[in-house]
Amino acid sequence: MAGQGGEDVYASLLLTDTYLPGALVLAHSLRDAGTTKKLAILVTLDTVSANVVTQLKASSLGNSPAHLVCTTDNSTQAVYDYVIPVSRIQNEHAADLDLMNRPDLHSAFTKINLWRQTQFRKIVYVDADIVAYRAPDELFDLDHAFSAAPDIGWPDLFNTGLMVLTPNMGDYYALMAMAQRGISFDGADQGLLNMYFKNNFHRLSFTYNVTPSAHYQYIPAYRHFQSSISMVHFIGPDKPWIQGRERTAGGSPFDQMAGRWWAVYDRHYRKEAQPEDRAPEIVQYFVKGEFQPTISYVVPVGEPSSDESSNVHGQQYQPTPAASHAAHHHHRHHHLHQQHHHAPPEPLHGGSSVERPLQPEEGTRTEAPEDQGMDRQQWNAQQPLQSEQKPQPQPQPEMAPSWDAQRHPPPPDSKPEAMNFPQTQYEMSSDPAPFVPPVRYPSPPKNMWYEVPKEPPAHLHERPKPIFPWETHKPQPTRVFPHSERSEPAVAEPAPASPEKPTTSTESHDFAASDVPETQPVAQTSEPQAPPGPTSRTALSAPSDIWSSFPRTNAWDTVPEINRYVDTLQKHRRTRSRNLALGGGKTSPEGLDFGWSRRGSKVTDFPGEDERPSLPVTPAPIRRPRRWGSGGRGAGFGGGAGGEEQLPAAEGVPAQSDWDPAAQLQKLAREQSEVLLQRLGGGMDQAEREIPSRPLPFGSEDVRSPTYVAPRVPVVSPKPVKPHTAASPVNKILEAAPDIVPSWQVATTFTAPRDAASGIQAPSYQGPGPAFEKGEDIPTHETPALPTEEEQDILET
Ligand SMILES: O=c1ccn([C@@H]2O[C@H](COP(=O)(O)OP(=O)(O)O[C@H]3O[C@H](CO)[C@@H](O)[C@H](O)[C@H]3O)[C@@H](O)[C@H]2O)c(=O)[nH]1
Ligand SMILES: [Mn+2]
Repeated sequence: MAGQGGEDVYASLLLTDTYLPGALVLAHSLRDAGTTKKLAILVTLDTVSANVVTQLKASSLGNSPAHLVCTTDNSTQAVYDYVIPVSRIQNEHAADLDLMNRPDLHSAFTKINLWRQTQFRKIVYVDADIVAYRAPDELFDLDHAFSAAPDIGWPDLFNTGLMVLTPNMGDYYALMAMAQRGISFDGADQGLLNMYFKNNFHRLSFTYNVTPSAHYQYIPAYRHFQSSISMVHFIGPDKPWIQGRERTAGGSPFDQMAGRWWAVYDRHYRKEAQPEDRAPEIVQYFVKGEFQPTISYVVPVGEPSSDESSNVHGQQYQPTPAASHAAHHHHRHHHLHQQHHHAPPEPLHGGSSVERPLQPEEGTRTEAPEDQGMDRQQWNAQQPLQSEQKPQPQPQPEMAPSWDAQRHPPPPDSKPEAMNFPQTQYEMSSDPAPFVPPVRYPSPPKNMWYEVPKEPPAHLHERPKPIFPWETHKPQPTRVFPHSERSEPAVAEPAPASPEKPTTSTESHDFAASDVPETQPVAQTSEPQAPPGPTSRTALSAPSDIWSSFPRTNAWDTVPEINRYVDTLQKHRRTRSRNLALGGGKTSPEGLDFGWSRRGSKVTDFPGEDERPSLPVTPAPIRRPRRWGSGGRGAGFGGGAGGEEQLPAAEGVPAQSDWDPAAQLQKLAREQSEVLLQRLGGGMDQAEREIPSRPLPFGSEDVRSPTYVAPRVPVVSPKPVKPHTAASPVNKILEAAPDIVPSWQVATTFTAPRDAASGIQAPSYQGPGPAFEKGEDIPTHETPALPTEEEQDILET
């Protein structure tokens, strides 16, 4: 079956004239790439005109640059070595072609004819819309009976644009049987051949059949494998010769590959590149934008054309009906060869009268077959392919002096566009004098700044006009902030006691004030609801009364039973922990645990100073037992704004003004030293018990509550157990700049470990601090952490 002794050929297929440029470019690309194999092309003679066939056989010498023509005998060489007429195999059940929008592929089954070309040993079939970057002659060495490359639309399938096959009649008949039944999932050869071979094919690399598309996604892969591409296949209806040269303008992979096609085309068929009469117009005729007839096709109507076949270079090309329709298909709606669509044939790039010399005469033999009640085959049979066909040229119109680029190709004698570009030539300076810079360059402008407007623009002050209903019917706010000039009747929010957030009050005030509209119709009706409290009504008048309006107790704080219980509990706890601290020199974790697990029921309940494992980072609220009646439970938030008398509700909380950090530190220092001295059992002499006064670490002096007014008290620092020399560099820095140490470090100073060697219990560096205030769990088993670098610096002073 397989022609064992036969030749190897590349074979292509031409079903219509319109693929002529593709078929020619393919052949040239293979030859230019230096293939050693012969080239064959299957042609359906009923649908391919003789002139086109002639082109396939034409000498490639005439239209190839001499150095590229691979001739062995120095004579002419045909573009295709073998032009093999085959019968067209149509799919009669080709509804699926419409799914692909390719009704023109109704005769793609004709490819089956390849398997009956048993005169060849092996065929590398190549679609006419493929251009070879290199000649893949190695494909002929494959042992497999059938090989093909994956299809980009469904890579499990193979694409039938490139196939390596061994001709044999067995496959041929089997395929024909399927074709006659229309067995093909796409209505064309690819569906049929994939159904026939299923998985019994040798899968070739994609590089043998790269199918670019305008929407190509995988550009990195293209870049990576670009250099290994053997052949590029322009699948789909947009062939390079149908899209035109401008399609290569972009830089996309598709454009680049189309550019390769055009390079081969230009090398062999571009008019400007060829000697006179050597660029066959018939090829240009099927290439968009290339057809520029140089002669008039003035043939009297009805008069038979003379000797067409000899005129192979196409001056008198008359397309076959099929070709004309093919052209029409490509230009219009892909309805080539459709039995029910036979508009008068039109040149490929119709629309211009210049391009219409070949329009057949109306009412003659080129009439659509259905008009005469014929089917296509009958009609084709009646149409002699070459003889009696009349060129139907029309007189070529005079070229208008001004060229309408939208309708006509450029005038034949026009020059390339860039000929008219202005030319500027620059020359190197020949002046030998060295460059001398000017004595001075102009000063930069001095008025280059932005003048910040003194007044912010007026519109920033104005409230925007209300738009939404909830803006005009806004309920009266129930809370305003104390310093509001508008003194809206509302319940005040307590000023923040924490010195860490001194600006909160002002910020909120601004926001709240601006948020209260001037006139508030709804507000009249809805009286602000003050929360229950002993003096809440007094808040309505003056900001000074604000504090008294806010309830500062918990509901259960007034239940005497609870208070009593908590008091006894805490008394017990205090004595216990004091005993532990002083007696054992060790803080029992159990003891702490005991005390802490029974924190009072008040939110503001803090452990006593004895109970605290160490000082919190922020100054602990001062215990002022008995002064407020229910002391002993420590303090919560210090009220700031209103003075002592205005805070009756916040029991146990001292006014901020009472909190003088300096004084407290001094007191603390004293207490600490006393404790120390006690612990040391009078190990130091009396002189050392005098705590010398020295300045506070910088930064700590001025830090106090925003409302603090008390006079400054000189601070006595704790007696260091291990005195340092005053020459410490850190000390010097501190003296020089006494206000850079943040306040919290004051506490750190006093909680620093003394001397590890002395075996004294070192207070922790990290008191519960904010965790206390938030009511979070505080670790009770404390391991004194090592001082940080910063702390170390201060400790060393
Ligand atoms: O009017 C036509 C149409 C097709 N052909 C020939 O038939 C081949 C297949 O048609 P083509 O337009 O190249 O099809 P593709 O766009 O490549 O579409 C895919 O689908 C086709 C039908 O299944 C397969 O034949 C192709 O290999 C496959 O790539 C062409 O290369 C030509 O050789 C013509 O000569 N004239
Ligand atoms: Mn193709």
